[in-house]
Amino acid sequence: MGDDYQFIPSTAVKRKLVEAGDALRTESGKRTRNKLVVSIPAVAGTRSKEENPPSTTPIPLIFADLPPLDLDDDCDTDSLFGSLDSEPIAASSSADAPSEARAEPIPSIAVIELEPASLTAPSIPGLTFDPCLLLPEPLIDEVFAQCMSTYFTNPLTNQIMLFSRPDASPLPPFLSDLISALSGLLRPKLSEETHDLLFAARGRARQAIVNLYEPGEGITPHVDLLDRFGDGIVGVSMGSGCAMHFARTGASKERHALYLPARSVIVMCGAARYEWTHGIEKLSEDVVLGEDGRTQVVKRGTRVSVTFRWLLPGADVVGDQTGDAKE
Ligand SMILES: O=C(O)CCC(=O)C(=O)O
Ligand SMILES: [Fe+2]
Repeated sequence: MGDDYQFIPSTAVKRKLVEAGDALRTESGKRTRNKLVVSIPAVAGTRSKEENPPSTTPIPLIFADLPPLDLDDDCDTDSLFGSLDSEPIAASSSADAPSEARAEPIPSIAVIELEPASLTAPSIPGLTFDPCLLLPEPLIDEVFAQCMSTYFTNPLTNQIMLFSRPDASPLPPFLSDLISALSGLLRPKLSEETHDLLFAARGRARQAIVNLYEPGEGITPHVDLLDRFGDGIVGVSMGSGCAMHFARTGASKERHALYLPARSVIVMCGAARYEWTHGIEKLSEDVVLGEDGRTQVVKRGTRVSVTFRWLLPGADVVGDQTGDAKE
């Protein structure tokens, strides 16, 4: 891993990750997160210490006109799974039912050991999530397509960081449009103070981190770097859903798992940002607890996430223009 996160893995989480890795190695292998930094003028980016050599190819930014937004508040949680290849499995309330009763064998021990992911927000102060709050499909299709064709043509690259300053260097238009849509979508859901924390630039530099996950890939539980990023983090899932696991830092063993469907939005502020780790297990499917109390195995597809965070004052210049890694 590079130096972009503060990792606080608990023993339990580590154990499960090892098991998950073992269970899945033959299926999809393991891949480390490879980072590539795109420096927008005026804010230099630096590549983290990684195994793969720095890319010498400039990344072209493709700017596109977006279709008009269709901010539709309809919520049908069934449709979260409608287009996914999912298999119902034994209801959690009948855990002692014989395993032969299952339609198909559970593909991974690691899946069984993890708590099923809820469709609704766990009780974590500062975490905002609503499964009904989905970004418009045309916008997400466009942002997903732009990310894939602009940043992820090299199979070794699965993470991109972009930086912007309000007066000097904007994000690519498709990401600025995503921020505008997020601001509109979240306005009725957040207090004015929290909305301000997320969207009022006030001269701050912003980072957009774009992560690509193929089924079987994940991200180690972590708290986003305390000395680089401020409070107020907003993330968008595109292409596929996945379960995100949260664990309270410190002595508490409290854990929650939340299923993030494609087009959903998650906000982490305050305790959710500072006192809980978040991570994604390296699995090709997730066990999700439906509203009827039944669990379902939901296969993952290619997922791209975009996470927006503010750089702390002084953390907005993170390297020199040559792209050399900062030790
Ligand atoms: O992919 C995600 O949704 C999470 C990404 C993340 O936690 C990060 O980049 O810090
Ligand atoms: Fe993170």
